[in-house]
Amino acid sequence: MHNDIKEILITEEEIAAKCKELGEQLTKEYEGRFPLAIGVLKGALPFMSDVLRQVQTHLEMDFMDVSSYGGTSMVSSGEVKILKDLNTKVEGRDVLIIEDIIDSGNTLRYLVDLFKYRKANSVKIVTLLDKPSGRTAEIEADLVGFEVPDAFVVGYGLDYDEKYRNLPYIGVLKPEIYGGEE
Ligand SMILES: O=P(O)(O)OC[C@H]1O[C@H](OP(=O)(O)OP(=O)(O)O)[C@H](O)[C@@H]1O
Ligand code: HPA
Ligand SMILES: [Mg+2]
Repeated sequence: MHNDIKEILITEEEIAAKCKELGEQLTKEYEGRFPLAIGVLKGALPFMSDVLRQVQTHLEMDFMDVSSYGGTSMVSSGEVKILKDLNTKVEGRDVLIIEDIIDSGNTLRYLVDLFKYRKANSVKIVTLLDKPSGRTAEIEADLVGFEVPDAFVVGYGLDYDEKYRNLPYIGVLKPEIYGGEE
């Protein structure tokens, strides 16, 4: 375990098993269709890579880079900025948004509204993590890997100040790392 991590919440093995399970559900959902799978950079990268390799139907991949947490901030600014838009037209497509976490819900609320405005045929969300205690916007995922408690989690794509994205598990930081109290 990395020295800055207080506790592992979800192990590498648990994540792998969940990706297989979610991949099977997505295969059923999109059988015979050609969905547009949109990964939300940067956090969703490891999950997108692992879950989509478990999907047994054709799909197209594209990426959006949006951000609402700056630097060391652990609360959403509420303002979602597009840093990189899609290369693909959304109109008429079955869009599957792939996320690492829904916390306040601001990011996904913004993206779902954007893709509906761009006339997607359908918009669904698969997220590895759901933190319901953080929610301020009204949004739910169609598929959820794991529910996490009211703590700032890192690893497997999720960062604190751009670090820890490459950890293979989901963990909680030691409070001294972000200057918090025990
Ligand atoms: O539900 P919310 O409160 O909107 O939080 C969830 C979003 O915040 C994080 O991304 P961030 O904006 O930090 O960008 P990153 O993925 O590049 O770290 C995370 O990866 C989600 O996309
Ligand atoms: N950890 C890392 N990034 C995040 C989180 C979190 O708990 N919530 C929203 N973005
Ligand atoms: Mg982040």
